Amino acid sequence: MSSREMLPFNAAAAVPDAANLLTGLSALVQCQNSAELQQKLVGWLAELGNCALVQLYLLDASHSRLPLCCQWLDGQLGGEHGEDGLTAPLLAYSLSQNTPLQLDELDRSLHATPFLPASSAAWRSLLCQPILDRRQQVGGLLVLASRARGLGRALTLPLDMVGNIALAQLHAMQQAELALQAPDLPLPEPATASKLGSFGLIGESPAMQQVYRLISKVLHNPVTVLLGGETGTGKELVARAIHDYGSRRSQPFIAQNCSALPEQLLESELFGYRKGAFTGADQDREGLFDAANGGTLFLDEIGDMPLALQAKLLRVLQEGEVRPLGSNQSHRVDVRIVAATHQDLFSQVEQGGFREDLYYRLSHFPISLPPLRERGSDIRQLALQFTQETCTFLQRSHCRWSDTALAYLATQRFPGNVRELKGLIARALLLCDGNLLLPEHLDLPNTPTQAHRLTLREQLEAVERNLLNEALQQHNGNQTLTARMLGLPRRTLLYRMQRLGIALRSRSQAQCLPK
Ligand SMILES: Nc1ncnc2c1ncn2[C@@H]1O[C@H](COP(=O)(O)OP(=O)(O)OP(=O)(O)O)[C@@H](O)[C@H]1O
Repeated sequence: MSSREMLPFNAAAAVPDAANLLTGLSALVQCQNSAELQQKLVGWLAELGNCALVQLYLLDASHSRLPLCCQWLDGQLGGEHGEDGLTAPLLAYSLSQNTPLQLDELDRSLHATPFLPASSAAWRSLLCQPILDRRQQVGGLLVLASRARGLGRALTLPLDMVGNIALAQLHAMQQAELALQAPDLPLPEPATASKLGSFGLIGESPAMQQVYRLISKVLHNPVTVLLGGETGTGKELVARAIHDYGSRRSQPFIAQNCSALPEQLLESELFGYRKGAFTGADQDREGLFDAANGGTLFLDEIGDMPLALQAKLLRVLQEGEVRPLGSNQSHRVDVRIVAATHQDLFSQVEQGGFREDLYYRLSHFPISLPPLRERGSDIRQLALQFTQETCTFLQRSHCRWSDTALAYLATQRFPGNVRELKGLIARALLLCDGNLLLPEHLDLPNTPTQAHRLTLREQLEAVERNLLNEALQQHNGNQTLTARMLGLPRRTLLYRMQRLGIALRSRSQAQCLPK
């Protein structure tokens, strides 16, 4: 028996050669419109994969639905009904985790699922491939299914790459089609370097890439998220991004600072009250949990929440129920909690200031935001973007940065992080009469004046500090790996770090980031 006959699946037919791949891809890029491209893609993949079913799902603009856009089933095109793929747990999982799924030995009794069309012969193998857009965010899914076993084992096609290329082409076509439909509207600006970040956040340092990776894991599920990081590192911005880019986007986002109100006020604010619950409660009032129902409640400075309220919050997290003040009845709410703190919550637990059970309940998915001093070249990118924004806000002509001022900025430690940098730039622009920002416009201690520019050595040290910080970030603080990457003996790396004042990441900080 030949090796081909031994396979339950026709592997030979599923292995494309380079010429086949190129022919298929070039047919895609030559399509006249986005509908044609989608149809060509599913048909071509069905042929390459020798499989009966190929489906293309694309996230809608609000990221809250994953409609089926095109389907190839037994040689027929379809899929125009746009079923929402997010209602199928398997597809929702693959999308939210950005994880390809390969099921090569499905049960013989699988004739239909929420996404697999009814079939008299059972579906025996399945491939589900998330596809990324040009910002490397998940934009959709390709689903391939066969009535033979072993589709995934046999298909050597780089499905992810084909999907990504097709999606990039599709987005470009859709933009052009939109412009044709509304010729008076200007096309959206192409992303400039300073806007490239992800989820509306600025920064491309390895530390921020890790943050984006973690954000993408929680967009489409309601898991509770705990944001950590020093003041001004963007915790609230990340909370908003998780909401705005996730499936709750069309529902309310409500933010409450837990240190801003005295205990009783905070309690009635969060949980609401019934008429007569206390003096002055002359009518029923719903709380923020109700106001955020279906959406997201951002609890900032969670470490300052009084202990009695912590117990009530734990109940909401565990039971999904809220009981307003003065009421003896609870009602259900569906709220995703994103909490934030700049404090070390674990040591607060140890000191008895924070409930241990709540701590573990909240920290299922921690995201730690890096301080600006660990974000290397992000400082420059943030500075340029903030300058542009502030000039627009102040309605003044655009201002450039002198190299010295920009280099000097990179040497600062910014205890107030991004917020401090933003304020500093606003001040500098007010002080700058011309259109060139100089070091003297930066209101910083020891700002070099025209007479005292940064020496070459100081500038080189700033560059080296950024490089080392970025390399350490890439290796999660592991000095051996960092030294190896930089081609340095580890001792030299330690010496350079000491000289440049680079602190080692504490173990607890490193552990805060899930892998
Ligand atoms: N990555 C980023 N890109 C663009 N702007 C940012 C970024 N990070 C922070 N900012 C800006 O910095 C300022 C502070 O951010 P934010 O309020 O989210 O920080 P925070 O960590 O919640 O602060 P705090 O701990 O004091 O509550 C805001 O103006 C925010 O827009």
